[in-house]
Amino acid sequence: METMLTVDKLGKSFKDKQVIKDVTFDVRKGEIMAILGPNGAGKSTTIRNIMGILYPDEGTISFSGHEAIPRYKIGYLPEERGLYKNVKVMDILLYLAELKDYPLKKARERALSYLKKFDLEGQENSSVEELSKGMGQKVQFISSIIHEPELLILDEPFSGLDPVSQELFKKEIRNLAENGTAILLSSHQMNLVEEMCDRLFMMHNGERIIYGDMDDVKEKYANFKCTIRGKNDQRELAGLPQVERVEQDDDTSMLYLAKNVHAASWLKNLPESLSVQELSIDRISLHEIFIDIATDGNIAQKEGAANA
Ligand SMILES: Nc1ncnc2c1ncn2[C@@H]1O[C@H](COP(=O)(O)OP(=O)(O)OP(=O)(O)O)[C@@H](O)[C@H]1O
Repeated sequence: METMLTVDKLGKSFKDKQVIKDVTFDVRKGEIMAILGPNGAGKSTTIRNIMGILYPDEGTISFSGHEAIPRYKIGYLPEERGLYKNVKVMDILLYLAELKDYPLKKARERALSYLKKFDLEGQENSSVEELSKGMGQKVQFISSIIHEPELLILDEPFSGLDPVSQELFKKEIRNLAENGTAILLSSHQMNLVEEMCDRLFMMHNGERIIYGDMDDVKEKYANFKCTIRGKNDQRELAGLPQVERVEQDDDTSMLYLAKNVHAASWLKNLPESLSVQELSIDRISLHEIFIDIATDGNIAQKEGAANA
């Protein structure tokens, strides 16, 4: 896959505090790449450097191999929401398209089609201040893609959206990627990230913790978890081989298994005395990996945790 954006050894300090260090990743045509990390990890600082809002102290950023980044080929939905309040929806979309040198006739057609797609048909003459927060966010999303960007950077696109709007955004983001847009997405909604993204870059305290394919990352860092419904004694479950931790909620027990457990052999060796109404075995979710990292757990020690 063709590389659209390359971030290489990026470093940035504010006064004498280094907030990002040696940040290296790329975003490829047609993929959804996640940039993740706890609050204060350095995601927005990284994005602001890519957008040229901040200048890096170290490292380089290049677009299709060139260091001069063509802003008109990039779409950006910033974390801070806000459009000019007393301007009509269509005027603002056309104004932003014009800033990117995009043909106005085409921009108008795209605006109308996207307003329809996002259930905002007929709102083109409403002023932004008349819109609800979610409606405003849809307009801001449209403004980030009106000019058909080749690289789209979305900072928390789902925050504040109702489930129906969330689905609309998800569908459109997928659709854009399928049509070749390179997408860099920052979100704290791990279930959506897990569902949508092809690769991820997870950072903590300004540095890389995990970088790789979603499936590889899950295989490498996500241990198995066995969920059993049935009346069982927690201490007995905790004493089973290769069980690291047991959580119980009424009749449901979650057994967190050690790394490299062979699931089929482990299941075969369960005692016959166990009460089992239902049993499932899955890998822990990205959400659980994230919490482990954010709380300085030990799933991904920095050394050896990185690969693209
Ligand atoms: N303009 C600034 N001046 C000084 N420090 C800053 C500035 N901007 C960010 N920082 C610091 O840089 C660190 C990273 O912040 P950043 O906003 O990049 O984190 P983030 O991962 O986007 O967090 P969040 O998930 O909360 O949005 C934080 O410690 C923050 O206090």
